[in-house]
Amino acid sequence: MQNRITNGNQNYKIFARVRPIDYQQKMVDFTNESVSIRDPTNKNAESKIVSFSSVCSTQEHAFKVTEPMLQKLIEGHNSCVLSYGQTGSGKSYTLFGQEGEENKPDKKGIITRAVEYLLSKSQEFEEIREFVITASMAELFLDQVRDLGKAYQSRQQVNTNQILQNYENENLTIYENSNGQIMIKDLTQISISSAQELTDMIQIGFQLREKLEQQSKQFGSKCHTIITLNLVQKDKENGNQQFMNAFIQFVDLAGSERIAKSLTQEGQFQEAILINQSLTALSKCLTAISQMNSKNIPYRDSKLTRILQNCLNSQSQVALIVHINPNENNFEECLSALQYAERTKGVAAAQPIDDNPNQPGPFPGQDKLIKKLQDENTELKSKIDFIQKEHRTKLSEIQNLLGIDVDLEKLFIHGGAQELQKYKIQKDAMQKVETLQNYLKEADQMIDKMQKEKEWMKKEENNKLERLQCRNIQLTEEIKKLREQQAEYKQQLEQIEQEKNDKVLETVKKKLKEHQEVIEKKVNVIINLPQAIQAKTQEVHKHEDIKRMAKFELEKEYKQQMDNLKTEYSKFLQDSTDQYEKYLKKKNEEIDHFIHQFKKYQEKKKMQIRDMKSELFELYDIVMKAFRVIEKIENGAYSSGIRSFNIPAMDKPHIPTRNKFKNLFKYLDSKSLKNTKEYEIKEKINLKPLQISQFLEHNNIKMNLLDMQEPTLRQFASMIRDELIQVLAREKELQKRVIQLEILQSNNDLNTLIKERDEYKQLYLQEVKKLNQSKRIISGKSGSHPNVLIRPLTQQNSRYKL
Ligand SMILES: Nc1ncnc2c1ncn2[C@@H]1O[C@H](COP(=O)(O)OP(=O)(O)OP(=O)(O)O)[C@@H](O)[C@H]1O
Repeated sequence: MQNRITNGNQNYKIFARVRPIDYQQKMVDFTNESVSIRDPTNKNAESKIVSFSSVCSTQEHAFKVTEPMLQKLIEGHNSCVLSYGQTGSGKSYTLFGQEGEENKPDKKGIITRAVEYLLSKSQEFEEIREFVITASMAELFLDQVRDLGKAYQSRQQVNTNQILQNYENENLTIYENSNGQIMIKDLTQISISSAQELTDMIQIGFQLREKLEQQSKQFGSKCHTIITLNLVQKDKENGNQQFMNAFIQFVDLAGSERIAKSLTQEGQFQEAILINQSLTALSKCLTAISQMNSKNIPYRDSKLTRILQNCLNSQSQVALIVHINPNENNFEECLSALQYAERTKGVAAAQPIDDNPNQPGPFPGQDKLIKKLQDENTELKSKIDFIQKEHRTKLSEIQNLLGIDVDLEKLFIHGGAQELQKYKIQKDAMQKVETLQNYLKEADQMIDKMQKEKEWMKKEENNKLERLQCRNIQLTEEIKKLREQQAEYKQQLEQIEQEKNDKVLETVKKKLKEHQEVIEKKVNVIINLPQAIQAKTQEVHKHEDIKRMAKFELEKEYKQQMDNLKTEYSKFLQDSTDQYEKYLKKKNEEIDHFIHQFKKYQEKKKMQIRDMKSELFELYDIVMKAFRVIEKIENGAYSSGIRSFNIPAMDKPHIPTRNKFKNLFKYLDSKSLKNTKEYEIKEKINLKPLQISQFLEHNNIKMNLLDMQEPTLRQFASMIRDELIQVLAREKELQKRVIQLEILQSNNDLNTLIKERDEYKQLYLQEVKKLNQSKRIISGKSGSHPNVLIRPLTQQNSRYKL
């Protein structure tokens, strides 16, 4: 069955929107212009089909259907878009867009798009008109009108608590202005120049609402939100004069669910009733509009219709968008929403056109509806019983609380509220008296305590005062002393200053006098200055002449002197060179002579050493022979085997050993027989061994050993031994001296000579240097002499290189 709706008013249009859900449902179906619904619990149930101006599928579509209203707004007609449906059906989504994505092209709501449209039109008409757009945001909650736009205006304010408090207690007045327009007093108007500004205003308004909702448990969420866009147009061609003013109201209506369903939460009963009332009032107004019955539009039935009065008339553009949430649990709400749409289209006046017009009796489904209504009534009755029961329990609680034995119910019923109030006041007063008495007691205790404290403090203060007085006396004396000292110092200072001033004055006077004298002198000088200058000029000329002459003379003399000096130096140089040459020659000769002498001396010494060595060998030979003689004497070799005497070991000479006479043996070993001289000596020794008699002869010892007595022989042996020791000592000394001489000859003497020669050379070089310097000075000054330098001797034909 389909209800054909007759609607005589073309300005009022009804649209539908079915919210998509994420599962396949069979309850609601829709086309571009109709929505059909069928009871999901009854397989045999028939579908109810309701036709609309359009069934909106997207946000863009929803805006498009309302766009002509904006065109009308520009033409000066008020408009109104009403978003109707149960909670969660998509009312806010259609108007404001998806929360958090309000500016996304596919999620943007009608309001944002409307502002964008108006702003684009503003640009279009820019040359001839000025568009002034303002916006306001109000809400109607429990018949309280509150300003949500204010939150945007005071968004910078820090004290959010204050804002919340003001908002909670707010209830703006609705009044009619002189133009017959219905206004909300003091409602904040925000100037809009971009879509973002409006989005921000709405968001901040909702945030404020959410905060209050969280804070106050009694604060419900069901309210009507009214966004008004006011457009003022000014004629640029006519002195920017305002020529048109119209507005469009977007109303996000509170959820339209049944009262019974609203009672799930405590305290929302009143809220639900008021919403229901306002929605019913709205439907009545809309019905009247659709029937073009302008005279009997019941605006005053609710605050909502009163606020919308300016738009709810036959001339204004009105759009009702009915939202359906096709969740199968929502059958009744969906049906109710569709019926609401039908009602507002003047269903009462329209005749339901049945598919079979001749069918008599009630319309199909009537019985079922009656049954449902009865069920609802039963449900409501039980709810009322429950509420009444709760009410009674509450009364008895109050009775207990007040402590009075009064039948409160009766009191309420029979207008005993005043008496109850009296009891309450009495009880309060009693409690207050009790509290005050307690306070009084506490206050007395406090006073006692304070008095004690006061006395103690008084005592303390007296002590302090005494101490302070003593200190005061001390300080006064100190101050007195200090003042005296100060006076003394002052006097001294004055004296010093006086002296200083006198001195300064004297110095100044003296200086002044000096300066005056100087000035006088200077003045005289200045007066005589021209003559003085003339005299000085003459003098200067004279001096210059003299100077010129002197210079000439001096130059001449200098030249002469220089020439003389040069000749002298050249001569001196030549002499010095000759002298040094001679000197050096002499020294060279001396050196040659010395070397010659030294070589001779060396030869001589070598000969001596050689002789001494051969003598030493011979001595050694003698010693050896003497030793052997002693041995033979002891062995009796000279007395035909008869041993005449035995010489004690300590008296006997010892044979020179290698250990004791290291040098001697070393020398003997090192000399080979190839050395002719030594060979000869060896030969001599070997070939002609010295006999003891020869030895004695050689040493001028004249004696006959054979005739000698033993003591004499002993004495003789001892003598030989001593002699031998002395000879060895002499030999050692001689060796030493030879070594010394060799060192001296080879090092010292020659070194001394070289040193001497170096010193002379050094001296000579210094002299040459000096001479060269003088020559350079002479040649430099005269400027005409060639730069001849005397070369040092080293570079001349010297025999010795430096
Ligand atoms: N046509 C749609 N397309 C996509 N999502 C939608 C549509 N309609 C509603 N919704 C989604 O459903 C959720 C509820 O929508 P919305 O808040 O607009 O409902 P409502 O009727 O305004 O409820 P309330 O009365 O509580 O404000 C939102 O999160 C929204 O994203």
